[in-house]
Amino acid sequence: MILALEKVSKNFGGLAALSDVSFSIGKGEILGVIGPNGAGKTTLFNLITGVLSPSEGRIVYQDRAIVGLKPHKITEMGISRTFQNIRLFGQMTALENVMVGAHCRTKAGLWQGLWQTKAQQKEEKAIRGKARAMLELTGIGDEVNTFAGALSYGKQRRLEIARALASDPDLLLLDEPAAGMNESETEDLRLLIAKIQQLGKAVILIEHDMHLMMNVCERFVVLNFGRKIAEGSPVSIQENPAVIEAYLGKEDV
Ligand SMILES: Nc1ncnc2c1ncn2[C@@H]1O[C@H](COP(=O)(O)OP(=O)(O)OP(=O)(O)O)[C@@H](O)[C@H]1O
Repeated sequence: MILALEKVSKNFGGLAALSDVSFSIGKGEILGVIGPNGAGKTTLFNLITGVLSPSEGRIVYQDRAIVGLKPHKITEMGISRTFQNIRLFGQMTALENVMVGAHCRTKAGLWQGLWQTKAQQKEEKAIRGKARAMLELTGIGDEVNTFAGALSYGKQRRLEIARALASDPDLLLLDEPAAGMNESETEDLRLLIAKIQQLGKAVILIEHDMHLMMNVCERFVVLNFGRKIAEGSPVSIQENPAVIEAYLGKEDV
């Protein structure tokens, strides 16, 4: 097991965004988190990555309790993510965007790097190589010098994944990576996620595209109004009455 949530709750004032949620994910597993809008999916990612602290409960990553640790520390430990709304530096090249992602694992920060020693120059070169490799892996190796803001939407989503991979995570959290993608871009994304799994990384995927989800996820956790209402294989989830009911009348799914 790589990550476990134990009875995690998160309240925002009087609103229970998550209530008593427990589940775990194994090394190299692809877990889907689904649920109608407002079910608490993004809040879950914010809790795992340390952006928010749970009101109650424990989160254990690689046998260490991580609640209370700073987000950068959690990234260093091997968890990285992409965001529902693309967060790239539009005026920086694709390569530079990925290099920012890789810097969390190095001794010299990006800005300290302006005054470089020999050792830092060597480190910088290694990061550049790593960033190029991540662009190749995500299928945008020919866009090294393109400004992120000039890339197509599908390529920007790939670049976000490349940046998240640059910190060498063992667990990758993808928040609606197929949003806004056309059919062929979504198919490419499916292949990319499979490739990431082959590298031994675990992935938690939030996505509304059910066709994609049923094709890539080995197991699902279903949330509704902040509660876990089901967990299991793609087939068991599709046949689960509580899941069907949660989605009935939801036009966006
Ligand atoms: N920082 C916050 N302050 C107050 N309420 C919040 C905050 N973040 C989320 N919420 C609320 O918590 C609930 C869960 O939100 P969350 O974004 O986690 O849902 P979601 O399942 O990711 O939804 P979507 O599919 O629309 O992205 C919603 O009612 C939302 O309005």
